[in-house]
Amino acid sequence: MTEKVLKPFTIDFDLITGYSQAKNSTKRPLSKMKGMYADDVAFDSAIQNDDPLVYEFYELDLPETPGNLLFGTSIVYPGKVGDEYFMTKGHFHTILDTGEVYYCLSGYGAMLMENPEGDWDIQYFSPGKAVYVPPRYAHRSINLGNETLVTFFTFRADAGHDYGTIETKGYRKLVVERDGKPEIIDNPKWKE
Ligand SMILES: O=P(O)(O)OC[C@H]1O[C@](O)(CO)[C@@H](O)[C@@H]1O
Ligand SMILES: [Fe+2]
Repeated sequence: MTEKVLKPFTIDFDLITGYSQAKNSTKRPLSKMKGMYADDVAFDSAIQNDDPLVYEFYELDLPETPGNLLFGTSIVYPGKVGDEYFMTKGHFHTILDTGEVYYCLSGYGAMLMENPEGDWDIQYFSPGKAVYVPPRYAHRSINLGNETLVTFFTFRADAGHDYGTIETKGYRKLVVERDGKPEIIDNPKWKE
């Protein structure tokens, strides 16, 4: 079977909102993140109230081959569940040995990372900063500000997403507001 030859193309992403006029985004309301925030009572009351949109992102339908790159914007809205900042689900790549680059277009936040060996790290996003997620690190974007956090990402197209590990074990650390400032604490729900 011969693979379809891709033609060059151009796509728009707004520098402030992250929105594209050319594509539809994938949206994740809070109800899609059951069990991921530490405070289950605050979670239940928020989804019963208005089930806020926590984040959205653009996925391109390029062939998932090693030579292609997937890219797009990730848009995390400001907000908290209890005292924990709005964040993405986070994932390992199915091909664990895959790195990814995120470039911040607007807003303020962080990328929280951990690898299966137990190392964890946090890097901060502000406009103009590029964060490198090395191979083997699960990654989750967190909005630590009052505005929308917009990043542009790219990674090899065959890498895949492994959500199961994070959904069952959780993250080792979480970021909460203490005295008006972000603080990194151990995740009480984390399972070895
Ligand atoms: O996969 P999550 O944690 O739900 O977050 C989605 C983001 O991660 C990506 O898969 C890139 O790593 C993007 O498609 C999107 O921005
Ligand atoms: Fe990723």
